[in-house]
Amino acid sequence: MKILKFGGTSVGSVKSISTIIEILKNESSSGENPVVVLSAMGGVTNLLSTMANKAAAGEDFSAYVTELESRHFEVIKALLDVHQQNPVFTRLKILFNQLEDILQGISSLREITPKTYDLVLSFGERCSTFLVSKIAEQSLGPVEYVNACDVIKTDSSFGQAKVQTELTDMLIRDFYEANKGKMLFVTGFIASNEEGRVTTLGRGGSDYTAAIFGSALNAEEIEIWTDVNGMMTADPRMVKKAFPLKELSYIEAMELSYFGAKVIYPPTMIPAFMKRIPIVIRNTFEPSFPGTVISHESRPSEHSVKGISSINEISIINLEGSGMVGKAGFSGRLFSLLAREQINVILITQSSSEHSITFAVNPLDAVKAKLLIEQEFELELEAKKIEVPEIEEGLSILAIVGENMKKTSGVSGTLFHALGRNGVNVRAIAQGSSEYNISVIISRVDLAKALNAVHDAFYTDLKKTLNVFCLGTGNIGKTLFKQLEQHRDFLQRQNGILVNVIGISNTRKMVFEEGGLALQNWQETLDSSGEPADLDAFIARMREMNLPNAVFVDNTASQVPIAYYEEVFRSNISVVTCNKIGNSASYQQYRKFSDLARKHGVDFYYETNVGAGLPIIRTLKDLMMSGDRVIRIEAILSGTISFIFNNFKGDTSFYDIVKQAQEKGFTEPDPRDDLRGTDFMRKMLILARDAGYTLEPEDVKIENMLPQSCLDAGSVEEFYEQLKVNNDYFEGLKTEAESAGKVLRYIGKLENGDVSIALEMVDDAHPFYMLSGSDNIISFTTERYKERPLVVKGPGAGAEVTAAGVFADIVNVGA
Ligand SMILES: NC(=O)c1ccc[n+]([C@@H]2O[C@H](COP(=O)([O-])OP(=O)(O)OC[C@H]3O[C@@H](n4cnc5c(N)ncnc54)[C@H](O)[C@@H]3O)[C@@H](O)[C@H]2O)c1
Ligand SMILES: N[C@@H](CCO)C(=O)O
Ligand code: NA
Repeated sequence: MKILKFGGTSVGSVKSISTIIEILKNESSSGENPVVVLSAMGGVTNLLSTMANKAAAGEDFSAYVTELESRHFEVIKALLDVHQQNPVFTRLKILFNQLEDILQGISSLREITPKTYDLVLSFGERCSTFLVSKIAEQSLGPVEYVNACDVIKTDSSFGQAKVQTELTDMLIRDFYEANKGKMLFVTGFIASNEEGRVTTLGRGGSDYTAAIFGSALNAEEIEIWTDVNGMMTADPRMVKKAFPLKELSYIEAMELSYFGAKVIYPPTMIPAFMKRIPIVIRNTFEPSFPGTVISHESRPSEHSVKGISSINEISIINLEGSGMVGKAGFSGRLFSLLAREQINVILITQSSSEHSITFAVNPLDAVKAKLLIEQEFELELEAKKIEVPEIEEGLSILAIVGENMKKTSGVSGTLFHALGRNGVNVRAIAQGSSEYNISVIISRVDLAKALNAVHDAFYTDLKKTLNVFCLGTGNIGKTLFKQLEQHRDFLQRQNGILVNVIGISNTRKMVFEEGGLALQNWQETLDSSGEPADLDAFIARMREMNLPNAVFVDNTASQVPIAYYEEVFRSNISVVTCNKIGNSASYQQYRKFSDLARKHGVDFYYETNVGAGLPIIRTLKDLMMSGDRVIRIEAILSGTISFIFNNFKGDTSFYDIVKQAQEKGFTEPDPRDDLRGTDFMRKMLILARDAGYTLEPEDVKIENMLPQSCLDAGSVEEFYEQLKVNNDYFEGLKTEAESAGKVLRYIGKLENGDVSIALEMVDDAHPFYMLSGSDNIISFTTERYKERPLVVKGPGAGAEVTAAGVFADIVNVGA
């Protein structure tokens, strides 16, 4: 036999009550009748409480009584056959009249005792249970309404009465035997004392009723029907990826609901726990969902950490001083004091030097606790054996919970790595020696970020969410958005990676969406709801959002964002950039970026700084990391100039070719950067630095391939004009090369720490002779690749290949 308990939301409306009847039909058709325990209709207990308080204050409560009546009458009208309605109306009306009389009494006395208060509250369960039993009778056969006051006996601690277990068990069993064949509908939450006065069972009272009945009748299972799909891995309001757990042990359920996750209140489940009766959390609003099974033992599961629980607001109190060292009984005095004064201590840590004790309490208790300590330890304080206790506010607790944690190494490593990588400072740590729970105290502002980061770290089958902030919506930026949008589903399905673009800015506007911007219409969103761009504000917003796995992407060609990189790293945010300016300015800055990224445990990826998406930086870093040494690098790294020389043939003028390169998206936003060699210089410099050389921009020797007037051009238009003016010069170069059976190549070299770039004419014996399109080519001669160099070759400019490189860098963050 099963116990089915339905909470307030399940008994909240006509629709939900109809669902309950369906659930019961299913249940009784598949075997024995269940015992049904019901709460008051959703909100009714609060309503009753308000009425009682109004009455005690001598205020008018009639409107509330009317509301109470109409909520129940509405259900009668909707769910009972017409000829069944009258007797139920009458019975409820009698109850409401009784209630009104009691409230009148309270009103005349201007006083409410705990005893009367319990009596008033009892009307909620009595009405709902009677009503639902009558509705069930229509389609489910014989039923019996059970006022639990007749069978659950308690002491007289009104509000939180203590059950007399033996007597209660006997009464329940007798009642059950006498009513075999009927479906029992039991009022949750209420009971009575020896004199038959109504008492209530306190917090989670209806769950308690279910557990008491389950235990007395040795039920095979207790189902707690509520409005969620079970116990979740974390607070779903803060962790979008939280999911319902299939199975939990009692201990895990206790640990998880101690903090947060209030689906059930586990202390009420102890009677079931003692009898090893499984408890199943089910969702009335999604009855086909299997829910969470809470059972005696923890079964092996793929996750050693079952859930992550949290308390949003706590304060800690620090007690320090030499007077505590080696003093037996000090902590005894401290914690007895707090217990005596009913201050609940949530967590305790003590250093092994015994020099300090830290404990966490509800913020409402903090000041009181401090005062109590100051009184109790007055002498020690005076003698300076301890310091004045310090309160720290604005903190939260995050705890990972799981019985199997103790059998698994690396759990705390994973926890602290996830926190550290995301810049979450841990203020205190506690782990019970039972190892069911590791708790950390962190700043309140970091809680959501920490919960998400830790959730990602432990539920690796969900992999990671990257929260991306993008600067630049030009050629590369917009192509990146297109690619992210196109591959979104695939990336999630195949790799479990979700890339959420949270913020976008260009020079005009910026826009944010904490849940992730829809990329199919980012342009409209930016135009219609964007605010004026402000890079200071953009960075500040990114930091304030404090999201886990945050990535700052620089797709601009501007100097301006570079100045923010350091602050970004310091905020534990990774940087992905195709902007070469940062890495190719001073050596000191280049170093600083890498050092800061390392120091703050985040990534700094800039593959597209050299050869767009071609794996050049990665290849070089792998060579260096595995102990190889670069002897020589020879490379063509300007996609634009490569394209120009590969296509500067026949009648096409030099001017036309440069225009084409720009139209195809190969050039920098300012094509002079390419043709003057600046872009190439930056790439050679970055390579040389990654190869271990301490070089400054002026150390790169550049041989110009342009006549002086082109170099001097003050604007892009003037520059193009000068290309036309100097047409003969370029034609001359071309003819000279062609007549010698050669091609023009702008080639960079790194050898013995010297970097140079020069225009060369090469014949078909040269490895760089055969190139086409915007091809880049790089040949690494190293200690290990000495006889024949390692060569990377392919398109090294263009929006698609560059955005793809940025894309790859982004998804590698945190890998
Ligand atoms: N084209 C290629 O093949 C290629 C290859 C590798 C790297 N890159 C690099 O890609 C970067 C972008 O090139 P692009 O062609 O897309 O440039 P673009 O001129 O088309 O776009 C630049 C974008 O950056 C924005 N921007 C500039 N300054 C800004 C600021 N301070 N704050 C916010 N936004 C700002 C602009 O509004 C614009 O949206 C450059 O650094 C370039 O070197 C390009
Ligand atoms: N303008 C650059 C883009 C690639 O970095 C080039 O032409 O190579
Ligand atoms: Na590259």
